Amino acid sequence: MLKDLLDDPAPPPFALLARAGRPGVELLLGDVVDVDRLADIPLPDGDSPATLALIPYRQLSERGFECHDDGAPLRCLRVRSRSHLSRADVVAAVSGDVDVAPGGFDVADDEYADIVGRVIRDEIGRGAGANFVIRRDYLARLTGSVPHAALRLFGRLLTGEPGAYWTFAVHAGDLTMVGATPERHVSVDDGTVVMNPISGTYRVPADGATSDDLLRFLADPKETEELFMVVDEELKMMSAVCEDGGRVLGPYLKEMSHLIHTEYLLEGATRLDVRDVLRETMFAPTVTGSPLENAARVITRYEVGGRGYYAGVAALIEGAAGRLTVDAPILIRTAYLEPDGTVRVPVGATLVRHSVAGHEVTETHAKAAGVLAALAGSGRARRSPSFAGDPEIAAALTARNRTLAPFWLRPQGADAARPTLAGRSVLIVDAEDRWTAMLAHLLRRLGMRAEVRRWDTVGGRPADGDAYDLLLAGPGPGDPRDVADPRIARLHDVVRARLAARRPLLAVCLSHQVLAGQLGLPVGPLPRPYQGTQRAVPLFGRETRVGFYNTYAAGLAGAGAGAGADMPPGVEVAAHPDTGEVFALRGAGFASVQFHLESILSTEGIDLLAELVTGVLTPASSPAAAAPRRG
Ligand SMILES: C=C(O[C@@H]1C=C(C(=O)O)C=C[C@H]1O)C(=O)O
Ligand SMILES: NC(=O)CC[C@H](N)C(=O)O
Repeated sequence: MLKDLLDDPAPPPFALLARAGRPGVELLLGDVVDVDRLADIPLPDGDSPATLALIPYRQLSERGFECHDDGAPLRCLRVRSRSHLSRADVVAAVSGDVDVAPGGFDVADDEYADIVGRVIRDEIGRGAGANFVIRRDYLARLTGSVPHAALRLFGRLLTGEPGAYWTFAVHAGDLTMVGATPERHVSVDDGTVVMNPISGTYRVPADGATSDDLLRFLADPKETEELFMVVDEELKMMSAVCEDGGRVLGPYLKEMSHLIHTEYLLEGATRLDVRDVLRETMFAPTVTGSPLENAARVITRYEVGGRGYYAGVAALIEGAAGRLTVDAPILIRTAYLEPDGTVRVPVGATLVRHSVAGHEVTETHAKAAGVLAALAGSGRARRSPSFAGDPEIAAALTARNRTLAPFWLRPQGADAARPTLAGRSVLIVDAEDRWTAMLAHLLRRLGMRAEVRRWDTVGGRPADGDAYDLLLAGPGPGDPRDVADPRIARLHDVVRARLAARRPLLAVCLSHQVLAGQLGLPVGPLPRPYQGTQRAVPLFGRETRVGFYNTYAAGLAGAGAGAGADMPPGVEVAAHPDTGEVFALRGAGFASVQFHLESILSTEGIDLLAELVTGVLTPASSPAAAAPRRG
């Protein structure tokens, strides 16, 4: 069968897939159809047992998010025939020369380093978000048959990258790709959804990794925080698609030939159609950033041209209507073999506030290395031992969970419900950051009825939100002082109206900053951003660890000496004892927090949320007119 493809000068559409945890290689043959939207992806039926959909990055526009439109089609292979081959047979059958002239990156190293600096200063430093993945493409030139080269490269990757989630070659019309991706985007099987955030990258030295080296990597706060950030961002997606929000399992190592990554698995139950799950999860923060909607804008600003299929997914849909399954890896570590012989290998690095430009440049080289080794025919056999069974490594991985929220680590039972909150309603205003999906999930667990609405569908009139017991004004990107931005201006209106109406209000992060400003506190940028950091803070009489994702903060006038003197009467403040940085506010009928109780980084998040909401919803017996207290 493979021989037929190799003998045919113009082979028909095919896909070869080697999937983790399954023996052998699947060879799929079928017809190519392009569709406009995920909802149009043809489902398996009597004529076709499976569909392999190649979802380009530009599909993000289906969610209303920004991207360069490069016209890459949502291409489907409707499978007509499916056979199983052994890995050894495939490797033997496809071995042979591939004629590739090496090339280089389209964006030079120093240009990429400059982008890293700009993203840290102008984006993370201005509250645009916590992490952003900016890509560059390695370009080379292929001579000879494109589909035959794809088959040969597939064989090389099969031996060179044994740790991959999917090793694959797809030839579908004018689209040919071959890769070995470490990362599952999402799978759905029998209603169980699994996502697999991978972040944190250890570069395996030429003479192999050592456990000491790896332990040092595992202890690096930058690498650790990077992974927590993407777990939080994917929990936002899980909370949107799963009734039980999702449970965090891990962390584990993902060992590739040139790199070792750290990862978690997120698991939950859904009733959604597999195509809806794909839509709600477009696309992983590990290849875009967070918050996602703004990350899409940042990517459009810093990248030249479209991403093609980079950061998109391949989705294999199988089964019968009502019981469909999908297995969908992220399209990274993949070479695109264009009909004119151009070979394109897009790679990116996750840029965070403490990224070092030179390291991120090196990381993009390392991420391309697996595919480039296959192109060069030097697919190196793995030199490092596997570290999966090393007890010290296992202990270092487990230690990462020590201060994470048990709520997300354990199966979520019904035991979180609070009788005092049962049936109370909350309107959550989303300011372009889906923390709101996690907040809604937590509040529902507490027994409330939660509805999430986008900021532009909620007016700023006193009556808006009147029907709800509680209004929760949500987090979002941007500078809270920037009222020229309609989104920020609307948040100001919503918060002002709710305060004026003396109706229960909880304000989170960006909205907390807005509220603090309205109460007369100075708001401005912090000396350094706390985007994706767990900190222990004083909070109304206790100390607790919570997750911060902010660049701006409210401060107390005259902080350090006589801090709090300027607070309006009746407002309680939790602030840093030395700097005056305000962490939370509480008054009659309102409360606000700078941090994210819904984050995996907030150890006692759900309990604190329950307390704050209960306080806000409980009418004060006497109007609090006491002198301002410090938390
Ligand atoms: C962005 C890529 O990889 C992603 C980014 C990682 C990181 O920055 O540590 C790790 C794995 C992938 O989720 C890529 O390969 O292009
Ligand atoms: N998560 C948030 O709401 C962040 C608020 C604001 N954009 C900041 O960076 O400070």
